[in-house]
Amino acid sequence: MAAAAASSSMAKRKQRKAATEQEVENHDEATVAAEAGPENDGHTAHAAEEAAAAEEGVEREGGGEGGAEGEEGPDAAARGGEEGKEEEEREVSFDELGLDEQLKRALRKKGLDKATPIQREAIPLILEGKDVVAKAKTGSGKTFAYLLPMLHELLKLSAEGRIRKSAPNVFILVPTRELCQQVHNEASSLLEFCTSKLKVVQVNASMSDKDIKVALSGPPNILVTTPACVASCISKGIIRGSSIKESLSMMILDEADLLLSYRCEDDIKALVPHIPRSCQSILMSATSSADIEKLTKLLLHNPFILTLTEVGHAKDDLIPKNISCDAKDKMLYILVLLKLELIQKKVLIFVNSIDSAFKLRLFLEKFGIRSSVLNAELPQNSRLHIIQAFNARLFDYLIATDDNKSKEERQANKGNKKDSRVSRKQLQQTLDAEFGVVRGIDFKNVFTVVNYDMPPDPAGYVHRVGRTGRANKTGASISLVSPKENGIFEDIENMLKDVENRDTSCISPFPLLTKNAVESLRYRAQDVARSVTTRDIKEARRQDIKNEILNSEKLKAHFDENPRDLDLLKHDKLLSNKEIPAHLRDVPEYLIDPTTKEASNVVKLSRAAMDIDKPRRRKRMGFKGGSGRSSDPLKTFSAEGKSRRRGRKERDGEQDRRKRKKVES
Ligand SMILES: Nc1ncnc2c1ncn2[C@@H]1O[C@H](COP(=O)(O)OP(=O)(O)OP(=O)(O)O)[C@@H](O)[C@H]1O
Repeated sequence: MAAAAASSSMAKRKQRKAATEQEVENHDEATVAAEAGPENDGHTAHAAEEAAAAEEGVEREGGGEGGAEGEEGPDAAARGGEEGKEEEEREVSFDELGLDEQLKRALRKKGLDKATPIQREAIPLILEGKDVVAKAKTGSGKTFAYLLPMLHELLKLSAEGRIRKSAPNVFILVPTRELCQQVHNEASSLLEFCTSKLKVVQVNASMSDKDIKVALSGPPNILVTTPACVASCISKGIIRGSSIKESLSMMILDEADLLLSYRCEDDIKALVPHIPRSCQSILMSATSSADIEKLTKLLLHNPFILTLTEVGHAKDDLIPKNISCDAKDKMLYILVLLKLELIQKKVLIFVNSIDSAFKLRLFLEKFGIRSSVLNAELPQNSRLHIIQAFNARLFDYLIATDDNKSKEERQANKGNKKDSRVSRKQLQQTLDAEFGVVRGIDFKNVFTVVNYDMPPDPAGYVHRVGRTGRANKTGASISLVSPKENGIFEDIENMLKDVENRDTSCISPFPLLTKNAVESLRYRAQDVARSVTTRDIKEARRQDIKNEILNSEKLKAHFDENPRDLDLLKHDKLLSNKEIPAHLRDVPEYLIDPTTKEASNVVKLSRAAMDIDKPRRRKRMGFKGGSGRSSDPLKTFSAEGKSRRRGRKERDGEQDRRKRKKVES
């Protein structure tokens, strides 16, 4: 059925859109119509459907011709529960989704055969040609949820010789350059067995116009870029608006919840008049926000809204933890966590400024703990390489300064951007807007995310914590909260309470840290912290950029040719050449209290049990392993039933009904 739906979706969509053109006056009305489901004829059924869906952890809204509206009334919900019981373990394979053989081969090569819930739900809808808004948790596999059906459709058009060639057929818009690269890599890897048939390129604002023109010559079938870059290509005539109108069949906005906060609204608006009405639009997002609504209204027609929420409570290891401490003691606390091995490696530590990152790196280094700093100041090649090296487990601790500006701050900046006399520095800041060091980046095998500084808003928290517990992996997050950060901490708690529908706190105190352990290292930590001067920080920061700039070009050329040589350049090199005194490098046994020793042993044992240090190939790729189903963001959604999932039969019936409705109308 999905295969059948797939067979002609892009063409069908064009006919369907043309047919509904008269009914649908404009985007806004279309969206309102889709969301006004309960007022339509299928009110009762729709309500029952929604109740069942809420139980299941999936919400479906709208979708035009029939959308998700069931026709069987409240019975559907009850039956869904019972039938579903038999099918709890039912998983949908990529075979069942009717995808192109060459794509399935690429998936098999990656060790993937089962779709994640968001993929299971979104792929058939996209193959049917619907506009889709898909909201699902970080790390749930959203990228393949849109790449697979999009590539399937293009391969089909290509086989039929129906590809239009005046401009790219698909735009994938993402907020940052890092994401351009990542999505481009993912798409290329899926095209491994059909490289000659489709071409995917990524362009971003760091490239010269000449390079962009070269990349776009052809033109490619799929363009991965940022809204700013595509708007600039149009205004410079590198891509002609009329060609877009002729060729564009699909537009995808990934990490849509971040796009507007990356000052992309005007750029997206500049693109809108060139998008043909027949273009299918997909919006992917990890969080819900007013921005998503705005984009939906701006770009989508009568969209199908798919919301996958996590079902049930997270396993213990995924319950976020916090440590309350004075701001001045944060270095001490992180030292205790790392040095006494109370948290599982690899660790991603978030701080709110580049100086704090280098201060922390220098501080930890004096205790023999090597780390690397990832920040927006570094050249892009270095940033990409740091992420690759960290993913490949070449070092265990990464200190990241994410883009921690709140939306308000960004918008204030945007005001500056409009000033007629823009200084070089402001221009640089404007360019920096495309640097999103970590948001949406698929870090592999990060076990612990530490919020050394709290993020500016709850959405920032969701994106940070979403860097762990990805792709069948378990994970933990720990926030160090100073009294000054209690406000944002409460906001985050309230957000989590809302998500989990709970009255009580969703973040529990980190259990493995004893007062004794903290006090045992207090004096050493204070001494060392005092010895890290502002001058040292400045020098370390300067040195690091210098090294990375030198490395950057070498990196690009070398790693393009030798992608396996990741450890050639070390990003966690010591910043100082002074030897580490023994009393700081090794914590004397007598200082560690028995409880802490035990806790540390538990962490080590669980590490050994998980076989982390000897990764098998499949594990290293991050596709298998991890703990149980409930801790896995790729599996913890039940799109088809909390008690048990509804039978496939019923869903097939539902799709048939939708198709029938379409035919009837
Ligand atoms: N069907 C699958 N089975 C197992 N792993 C998968 C599957 N699909 C994708 N993955 C892996 O899951 C990881 C997370 O996927 P992806 O980056 O698409 O998540 P996401 O939902 O976009 O997260 P974010 O919102 O943080 O960007 C990736 O490493 C990806 O390779």
